[in-house]
Amino acid sequence: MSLEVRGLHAGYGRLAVLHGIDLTAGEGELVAVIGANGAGKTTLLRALSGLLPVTAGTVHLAGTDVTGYGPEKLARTGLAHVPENRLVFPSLTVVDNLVLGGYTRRRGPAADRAQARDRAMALFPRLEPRLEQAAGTLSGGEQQMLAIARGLMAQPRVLVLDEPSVGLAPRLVGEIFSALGKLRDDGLTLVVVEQNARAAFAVADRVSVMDRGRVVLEGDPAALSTDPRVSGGFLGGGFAADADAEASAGPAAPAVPRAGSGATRATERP
Ligand SMILES: Nc1ncnc2c1ncn2[C@@H]1O[C@H](COP(=O)(O)OP(=O)(O)OP(=O)(O)O)[C@@H](O)[C@H]1O
Repeated sequence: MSLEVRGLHAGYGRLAVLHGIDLTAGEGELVAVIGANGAGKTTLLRALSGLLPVTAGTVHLAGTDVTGYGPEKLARTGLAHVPENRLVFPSLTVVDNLVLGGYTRRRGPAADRAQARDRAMALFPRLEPRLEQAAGTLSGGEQQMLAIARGLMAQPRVLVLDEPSVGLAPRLVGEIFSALGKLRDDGLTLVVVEQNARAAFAVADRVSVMDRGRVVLEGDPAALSTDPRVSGGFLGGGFAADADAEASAGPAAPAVPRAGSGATRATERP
């Protein structure tokens, strides 16, 4: 399912944060959204998933205008949101967290829910022996896997994720991103907000760079990763920060870039 955002404005009360965002994620594409702190990345995802009102502009899912839909209606239409800081229910077991993730599909066939759970377990096998464990006792990486697995229980066709790598060791970051790459290869459309530019660039089909509520650059990750405006400016030296983290914690597991994503072009927005 494709996602098309045109001229999107959103904010908090009288505070305007997004000033006309354009973003396209084709079906089965993984688009990374990067940018410095406060650029508006979380605000964008919250507006896309109906948690914040869109004050101007449009959002289309597979060609249908879904602007103004609330979170539940968007979830039923096929969009799931994995929020910042995971937000699993700590006192509930892993399996109960998963059941809650599937609540928008509770009227669907039980076989579909079982299949969604099996798929999530295949993607994150380390959750399977922990199904009866309280989610709050999982490691940070396992909680992130659970947050993604819970999102998948809604059987989405578009998944938007807010900083899935935050606070994780590089090896786990690689594991999470290679899982996202597999979901993309299975046809899911993904929009991933990420501070860890290195991890995002390794797996993304396209990258959008945000600055102060606008998309200021977009293009192919290969072209953008060597662009001095990305490494030095909008990200506040994001690549260098990743390199430091890696030096202290060992090399990241390799992420899986999409086969044949070869173009190298970046476009600057006015
Ligand atoms: N609930 C809120 N009420 C008022 N202002 C907010 C609220 N949440 C965020 N903002 C403001 O909106 C702007 C964009 O914040 P946002 O969290 O979207 O940025 P971000 O790019 O996700 O940053 P980070 O990388 O630090 O998470 C910031 O100036 C922030 O202070």
